[in-house]
Amino acid sequence: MLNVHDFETAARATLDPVYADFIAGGARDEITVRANEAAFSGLRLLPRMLRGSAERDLAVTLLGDRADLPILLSPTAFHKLVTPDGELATARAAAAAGALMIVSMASTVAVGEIADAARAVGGDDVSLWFQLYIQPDLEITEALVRRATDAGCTALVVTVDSPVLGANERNRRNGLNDLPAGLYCENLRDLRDGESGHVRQIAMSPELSWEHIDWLRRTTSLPILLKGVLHPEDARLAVQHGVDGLVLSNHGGRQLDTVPATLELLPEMAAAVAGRIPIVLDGGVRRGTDVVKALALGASAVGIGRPVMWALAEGGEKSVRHLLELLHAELDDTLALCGASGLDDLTPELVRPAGWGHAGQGTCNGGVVS
Ligand SMILES: Cc1cc2nc3c(=O)[nH]c(=O)nc-3n(C[C@H](O)[C@H](O)[C@H](O)COP(=O)(O)O)c2cc1C
Ligand SMILES: O=C(O)C(=O)c1ccccc1
Repeated sequence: MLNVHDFETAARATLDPVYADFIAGGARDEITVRANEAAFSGLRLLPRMLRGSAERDLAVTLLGDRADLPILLSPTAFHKLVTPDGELATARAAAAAGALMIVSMASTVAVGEIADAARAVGGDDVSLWFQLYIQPDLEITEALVRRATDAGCTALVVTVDSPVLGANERNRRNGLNDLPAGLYCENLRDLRDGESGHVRQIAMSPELSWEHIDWLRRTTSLPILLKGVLHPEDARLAVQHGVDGLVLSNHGGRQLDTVPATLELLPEMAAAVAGRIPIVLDGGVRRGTDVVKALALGASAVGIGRPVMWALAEGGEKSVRHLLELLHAELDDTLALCGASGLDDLTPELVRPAGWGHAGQGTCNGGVVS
């Protein structure tokens, strides 16, 4: 295993094709799934020479939580689908690598147990964030927030791009409409009397509004990030509503198909928030060079979704740890090659659009995308 692609290939060889499709798939024609990765390929790095340092600092502090690398584990549901220990394996690997994990509300292990496993490896400094789908029944939402808070989670990541569940036609074709026997969304177990944590307890709510965000802001003192805001006007509204951070995400192309790649939106989103709150970008991050491009264009960190699922499927905890170590090393190597000593050295002038400088295109304008 040398890179993320190797984990994908290995996972495909071991996984039930129905679950491999669930992970890889996206909405409808999967135009946005492909766009996310293509956007990274469409940019070139233009490195600086003779100004690096012997050691590079990759640590990042986000909303008070420190991580050893600016690569977060984006929230992904159902880890027991691909490895017996499920999210316990993921959390242990993330803690060992000093990476920040965002626990999915739809985890197949309860968030409290995930937090215990992470702390057993990484001690009390380990930070976990909790991803939340606000439920129309606010008492249920409050109970979920309480479970995350009691587990010691230090931020809430509220996913707002899912007023309805994305239409994944691979899942429909494969007849995937339930979890296998014995797997449950453990965070939803017994929220009401006798409920088992069935996946259908999770309500996707088209009626959610900014008033729900205001309500959540009053309900919890944890920092709140919104995941899935794509319009710069919504980013401005998020700041006005007291939101503490954004996860610039199109859900890995799994919600509305044909929305832009997250990387394409980043410059406009960064301008809209103007440094007032941090932006974490996810979607299509597969290489250290991808991380550098996102940070150069204004992200404070990135998230990875599918790569973690592939590594889990390939070899569980040790493979997720290996994946994170590989990405850490790739990022360090990329910084060195760019002449950067740390993440603060990653600025927009390191990035050019592919095709820039082609004879006759007249695009040689000092690095401004034309
Ligand atoms: C299998 C799978 C499950 C996911 N589950 C969730 C989830 O429960 N909540 C959520 O907000 N996003 C979920 N996502 C979206 C990820 O958080 C993330 O936005 C996306 O995977 C990033 O793109 P990437 O897979 O290209 O890295 C899921 C994505 C995948 C692939
Ligand atoms: O969010 C997702 O992408 C996802 O796969 C999912 C599906 C149902 C419940 C929770 C997450």
